[in-house]
Amino acid sequence: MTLDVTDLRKTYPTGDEALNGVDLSVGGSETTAMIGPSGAGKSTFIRCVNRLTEPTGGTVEIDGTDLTALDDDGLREARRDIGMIFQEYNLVERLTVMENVLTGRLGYVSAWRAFRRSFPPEDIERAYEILETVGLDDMENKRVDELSGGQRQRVGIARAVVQQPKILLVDEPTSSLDPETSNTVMRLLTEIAAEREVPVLINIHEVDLAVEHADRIVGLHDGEVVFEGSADELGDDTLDRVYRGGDPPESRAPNASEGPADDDAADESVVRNGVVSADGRASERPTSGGS
Ligand SMILES: Nc1ncnc2c1ncn2[C@@H]1O[C@H](COP(=O)(O)OP(=O)(O)OP(=O)(O)O)[C@@H](O)[C@H]1O
Repeated sequence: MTLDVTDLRKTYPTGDEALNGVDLSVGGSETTAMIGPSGAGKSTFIRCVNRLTEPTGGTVEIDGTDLTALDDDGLREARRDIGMIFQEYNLVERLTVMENVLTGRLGYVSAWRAFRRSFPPEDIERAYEILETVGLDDMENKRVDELSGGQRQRVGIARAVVQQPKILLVDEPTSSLDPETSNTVMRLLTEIAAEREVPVLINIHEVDLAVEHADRIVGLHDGEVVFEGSADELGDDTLDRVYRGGDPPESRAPNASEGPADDDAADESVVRNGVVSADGRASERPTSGGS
């Protein structure tokens, strides 16, 4: 499938212009990481794609259907094709792993089945399969409030995958996780993309994780795409542009790199070795294949 976003705009009622005309296409079995400083508009973008937040302009097409033009019923149907994985997992704490995963099928069962949480056997079989894929087999009867952060995120991934979506949208999947678990979760997402031929779009703070795992990187700054390319093309100049704003490197004055082009953005962030993490955590840029 293909997601084509054209000239996407969002101005919140407060007047905050979060997206200023974003164009982006994702498709195939590609993993795309969206990076950018805090407030760049990454979460707004992902939420506008499935209209959890209503865009104020532009179009969001999935295989040619414009989601922004759909009524409530049409949108409900279209959302079955969009798997969403959240930063805070959004799980039901008192329910088991299996019950949480099966909520991914709610859009497919009748209202009375949904009410009784009664799912057809093929859904349950699929849920077991996916729990194995994410490494949570034998944990189906555990309550999710007994799980670690990494295990919870894997439940969130399983819930999105059991939905059999055509695209996965992932909002900051690693922000509450330690580095090793973050790597595991990112690897799992890229494997799911490749094996199930589902494009995955991930918002991520940590540049090094994006570089290591994503096929393509999109840099957002102040609601605009300022970089799009492979990890290899993401040099220090480009990272400056994404995290500090300012002109593209080729049009800069020779001494322009000495100071931040955007004081507000620079104040928010810690800069070390040209790499800034949006939440103020500096990170070393990995060397080839580094972790
Ligand atoms: N509900 C809201 N009401 C008003 N303004 C908002 C709302 N949500 C976000 N914004 C503003 O929109 C801009 C983009 O925010 P958004 O959360 O999309 O950025 P982000 O790149 O995801 O940031 P972070 O990495 O910190 O999550 C910011 O200026 C923010 O203050």
